[in-house]
Amino acid sequence: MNPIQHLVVIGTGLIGGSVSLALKRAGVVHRVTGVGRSRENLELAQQLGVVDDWTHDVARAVSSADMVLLSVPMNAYESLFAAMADHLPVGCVVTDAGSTKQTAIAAAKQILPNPERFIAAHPIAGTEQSGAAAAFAELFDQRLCIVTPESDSDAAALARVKEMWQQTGSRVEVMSASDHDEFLASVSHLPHLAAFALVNAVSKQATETQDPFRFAAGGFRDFTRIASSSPEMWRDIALCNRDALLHQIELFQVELNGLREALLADDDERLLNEFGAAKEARDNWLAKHGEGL
Ligand SMILES: NC(=O)c1ccc[n+]([C@@H]2O[C@H](COP(=O)([O-])OP(=O)(O)OC[C@H]3O[C@@H](n4cnc5c(N)ncnc54)[C@H](O)[C@@H]3O)[C@@H](O)[C@H]2O)c1
Ligand SMILES: O=C(O)C(=O)C[C@]1(C(=O)O)C=C[C@@H](O)C=C1
Repeated sequence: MNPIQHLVVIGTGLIGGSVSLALKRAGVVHRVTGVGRSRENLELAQQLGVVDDWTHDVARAVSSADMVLLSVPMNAYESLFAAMADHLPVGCVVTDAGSTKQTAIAAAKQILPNPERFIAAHPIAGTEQSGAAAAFAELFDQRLCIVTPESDSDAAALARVKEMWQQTGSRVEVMSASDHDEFLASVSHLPHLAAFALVNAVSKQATETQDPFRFAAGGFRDFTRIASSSPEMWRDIALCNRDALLHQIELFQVELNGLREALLADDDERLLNEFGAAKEARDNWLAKHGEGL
């Protein structure tokens, strides 16, 4: 890959920081500038070697960039696209790491002067941690990164973005933004909502004298790890993928209702069938796709 001369990472948190560290590890980036809101986080990013320098000034930062990565909560896209729109050098490529793709593309089309050079992407890898301190170079190794070009995307920009994500260690797959949002609603967005809801359901039962959390162990911890994720980030993802998520909530409710009916009817066979089918599906998924997870 021809090295990236100047990468500007807007949002120097878990994902932006990890992209920077992975590209530095691969030796394919000369300079990384971090842009963000919190001085403390940006200073820490520089101290940790995640970025070479930083600024709060989006316009100034992008004016010398050949690649810009947006790795901020979805709700921040419009204002950041507006801040960079008049300052992107000719030939500069813009990509992102956001968890929903149709809204990202719609914002770029509405605001950027050359939206065909915005190539949306989503690395399907992360943790429940936030901020530059949580970033690590190995995050994307062997994990999928979905790239969602449009029919009028610039071919050279698309090639450059695919190459960049490959250099982070990701396996790149191309699909439409709408397919992406539908799939991710089921296997990422719904599980987060379910985890938030379960923790709240338990938490609301706690009283001065009775605390169910005292008895929670590995099962509860594993199911709810992702409820420790950033509330701001998940508010934005939920709203940006609202329709697909509402559809997945309905499908989940059908499953829960089925189990409820089986319990009400003391239907041991139905319970066994439902649990068996889920175990088989999950075991197959892990055997086929679980390596490195
Ligand atoms: N955490 C995950 O597991 C994961 C995985 C894949 C993709 N994503 C997506 O990547 C993006 C970043 O997530 P993250 O986990 O790195 O979050 P993070 O909280 O670790 O980092 C986000 C950074 O963006 C900064 N920021 C927020 N608003 C800003 C603004 N208006 N201008 C400049 N900076 C701003 C924050 O200060 C923070 O440093 C999100 O869109 C998220 O949906 C997250
Ligand atoms: O492992 C986690 O903590 C994650 O939540 C990562 C996870 C997910 O698997 O749902 C979360 C959001 C992303 O957009 C991609 C990946």
